[in-house]
Amino acid sequence: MLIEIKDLNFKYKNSKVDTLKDFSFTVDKGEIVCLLGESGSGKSTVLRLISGLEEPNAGLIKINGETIVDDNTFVPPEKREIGMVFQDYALFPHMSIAQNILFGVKNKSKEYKEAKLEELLKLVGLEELRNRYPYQISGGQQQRVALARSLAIEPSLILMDEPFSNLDASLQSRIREELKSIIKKTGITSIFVSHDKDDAISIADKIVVLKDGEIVQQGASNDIITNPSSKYVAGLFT
Ligand SMILES: Nc1ncnc2c1ncn2[C@@H]1O[C@H](COP(=O)(O)OP(=O)(O)OP(=O)(O)O)[C@@H](O)[C@H]1O
Repeated sequence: MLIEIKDLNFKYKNSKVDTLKDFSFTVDKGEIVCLLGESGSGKSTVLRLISGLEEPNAGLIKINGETIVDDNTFVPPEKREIGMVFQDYALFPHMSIAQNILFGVKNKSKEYKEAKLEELLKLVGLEELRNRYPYQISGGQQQRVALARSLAIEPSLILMDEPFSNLDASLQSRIREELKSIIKKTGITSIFVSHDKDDAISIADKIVVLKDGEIVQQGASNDIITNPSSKYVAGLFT
């Protein structure tokens, strides 16, 4: 098991209600998990807790057997070796594609950077576009740059917040396939957040369904889709 999350409880300081309640799930190595739920259900908050941008009020997070959060532990975000892909990709507009990809590995040797850049450009199929700037490439290509940048630090886990929400609807199914195939090639474990069941169905191995900060159902994608036992999920999947 690569990630273990157990009984996480969290409340934003200025909030009256608990944002996450007794939240538990596990992710196996190489698995792609989708946190699926409506707006405000707490999906992004889970990513913020895993990446270390927020600290839970209670609960445990382990990555690769190492406790990164519990009552006595808080490993700071930069020590967690987690890659992030944000909703808007957050590429630096004044940097080329190559510079964007290498942003997180500035302190590595020249040889490492050269080899890493070639490997990642090849992986995401953007070798020809390395000298362009973000405004000179498409949304789908920008997403691949953001993914390559998150992989440059050789993380054990990548987190993606609504990776498809900025893309043209007509492109979405192709881009989903592309992203899934790139992630599966690397064998990296990933958790992505979506409010769109089609994203979840087409990419995830496992789906965790959230409602009001609680897990209402979780399991293998196929089981969740065909299992009408939860009223909420039944609604979500109609
Ligand atoms: N900084 C904050 N302070 C107080 N409350 C917050 C803060 N950020 C989020 N919340 C609240 O916490 C709840 C969960 O928010 P979160 O962003 O995790 O949901 P989400 O499922 O990711 O939603 P969306 O799909 O709209 O991004 C919401 O009710 C939201 O209003």
